Amino acid sequence: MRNNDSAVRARNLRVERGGRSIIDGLDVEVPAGQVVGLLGPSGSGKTTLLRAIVGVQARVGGAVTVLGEPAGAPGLRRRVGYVTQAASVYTDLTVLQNLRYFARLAGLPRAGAEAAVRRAVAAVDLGGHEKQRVGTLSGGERSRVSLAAALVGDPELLVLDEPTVGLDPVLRRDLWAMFRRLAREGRTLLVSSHVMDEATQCDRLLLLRDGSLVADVTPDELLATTGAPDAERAFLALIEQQASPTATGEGTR
Ligand SMILES: Nc1ncnc2c1ncn2[C@@H]1O[C@H](COP(=O)(O)OP(=O)(O)OP(=O)(O)O)[C@@H](O)[C@H]1O
Repeated sequence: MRNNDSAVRARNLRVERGGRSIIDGLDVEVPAGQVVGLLGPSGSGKTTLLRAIVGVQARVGGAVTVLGEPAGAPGLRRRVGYVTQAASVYTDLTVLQNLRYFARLAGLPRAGAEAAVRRAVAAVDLGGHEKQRVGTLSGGERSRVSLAAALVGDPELLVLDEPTVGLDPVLRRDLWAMFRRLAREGRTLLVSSHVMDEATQCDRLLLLRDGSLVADVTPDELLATTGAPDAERAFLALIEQQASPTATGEGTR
């Protein structure tokens, strides 16, 4: 697909929530065909930014363009998959029933829907659980059903809000492998996390703090510019540098 294009471009993005300015003049770019990590501490505005990108956030100023259309445009409904932090699937339905329902919502014809559902089940490794009611699944399994529901329509852009929270290390590793595979197949993934060690799995990183972009770098650039041994300490170093640019000097810890 269009690897030189931006899947998402936000210009002078401003968001107010509860009468408070959460994001104030943010410029952000998500290159197409990459896995982009949106990292930042709790409350830094990650979910707010993702909501603005998928077009469900009220009181958004500035311009947000997604796959060439204004964020939230009806034409984007099938092209963008969004997985919220809380699993958004029906607990009284089975895995298959949920996914068939989301396949219908995505507008898949009945003939193609069943194959898409099977593919999504396999992608999130839920084989064997197809006929289980979602309410009886473990938390990690349930969040994977949410992910499968977003995958079933084969979206070009996947926006995932902390998809690995509460998952064990093996599942986290497997999910990141899947994200990488989806990007290799030409999709764009924007994945938020506050687990800094997941930064190394991304092609690019957007580091957010207090609604502002602290850095837009590759994982290698992040380590090289800070001289820090890992992403977590690199992020802290960047914040220190911003707080007192002359005190820490360049490329220090
Ligand atoms: N409805 C609301 N009214 C007022 N403030 C809100 C509202 N929703 C979010 N906020 C505030 O906006 C800020 C950013 O929240 P957001 O959920 O975007 O952060 P986050 O980086 O996703 O955090 P986390 O990692 O904890 O999910 C926080 O300070 C939060 O308290």
